[in-house]
Amino acid sequence: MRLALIGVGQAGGKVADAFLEYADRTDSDIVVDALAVNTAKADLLGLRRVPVEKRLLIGTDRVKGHGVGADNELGAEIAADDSEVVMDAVAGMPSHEIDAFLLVAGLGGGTGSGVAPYLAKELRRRYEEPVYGLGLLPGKDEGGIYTLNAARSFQTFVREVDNLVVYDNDTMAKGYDSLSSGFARANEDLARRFGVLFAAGETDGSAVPEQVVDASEIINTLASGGVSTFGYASSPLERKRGLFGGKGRPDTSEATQRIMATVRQATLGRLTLPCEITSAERALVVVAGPPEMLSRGGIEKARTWLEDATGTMEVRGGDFPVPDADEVAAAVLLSGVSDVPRVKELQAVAIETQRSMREVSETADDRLSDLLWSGEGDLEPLF
Ligand SMILES: Nc1nc2c(ncn2[C@@H]2O[C@H](COP(=O)(O)OP(=O)(O)OP(=O)(O)O)[C@@H](O)[C@H]2O)c(=O)[nH]1
Repeated sequence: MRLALIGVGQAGGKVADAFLEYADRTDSDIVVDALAVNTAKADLLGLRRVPVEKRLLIGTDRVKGHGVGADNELGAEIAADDSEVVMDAVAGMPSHEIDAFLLVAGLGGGTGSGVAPYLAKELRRRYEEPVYGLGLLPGKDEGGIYTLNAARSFQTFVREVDNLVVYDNDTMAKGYDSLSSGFARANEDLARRFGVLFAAGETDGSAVPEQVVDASEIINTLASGGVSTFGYASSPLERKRGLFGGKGRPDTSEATQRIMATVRQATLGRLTLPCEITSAERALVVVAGPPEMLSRGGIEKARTWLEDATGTMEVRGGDFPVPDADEVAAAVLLSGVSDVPRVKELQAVAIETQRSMREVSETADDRLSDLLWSGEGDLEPLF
């Protein structure tokens, strides 16, 4: 699956950087072209991988390159005014090589959250290829305004894309020295997950997959629409390839067990957006690793297990041989999920925040009137 990647806002740009870094490191060609879009010049300057000429600063006449300060209504207005800048850059991409667009944005701020849904709408209007979103939910401790932004952006973004894959920053591993190193690890993790899934259909022929996952399998899985979540787990191989028990190939039952354990772990413990998995409409499982560890029976068994666990019959699956890999990895995409407590909670906090912001603003107006009222009569204004 070959992508046109568009990172919007600071988080979106950093995730795009992480995808490009992953693609370079693994010599994969999943990213055909990448853009970074922002209202803040400093954020664009801070990127490392997105080429300089692909970094687009928008809204300069409104915010002069300083960002929108978590005001996502302003972000959406700027997108409506300046979307042509982005669409011109997209028109310069090699569209015949692209299977889909992927728009990445943090939903808690102002730029990504306001601009990405608008760009999705424009891309869908102009192109036949599917337009997917990758939306990053703010952590619960980020505060009311970020939650309100995320809830409002989420409902618009879902409507404007063909499918919205969600990553909840609360699922991020804890215990890092700083938030930025936590984010850096989260972004690498995201790039690895998408890398395994999207690279699966792009093998160069040196190791032929037994059960191919091509772009159409991914597109058909995501065609459920709505919201998706993404599981990933890996199991390191202790012994070097070719030395499995001195037999050259591992026991197939060992390979099957390993595949099953990894797929279960990916599905039950490591989703980007925790949810009730029985609410998924469709699923896709890809198992990556050295060819001798990809037992056909194991992958079939994992697929059947996923059918039972999710209760859906639309489960696609396949393998992704990586001859030099020192681990077996499983990527599990659950598409069209509808029972997601985190989204309900986000909406409840957002409604409460909206109510209290309105109250505070009304009270503040009254207090200012009290302050300006002299008590003795009206003073003449200067002009
Ligand atoms: N996963 C991940 N999330 C991030 C990262 N940086 C920021 N975020 C999240 O993204 C949200 C939005 O932050 P930004 O991307 O900085 O905001 P922006 O879209 O640039 O908008 P403004 O700064 O308001 O102009 C935050 O609430 C964080 O939860 C990152 O590198 N990785």
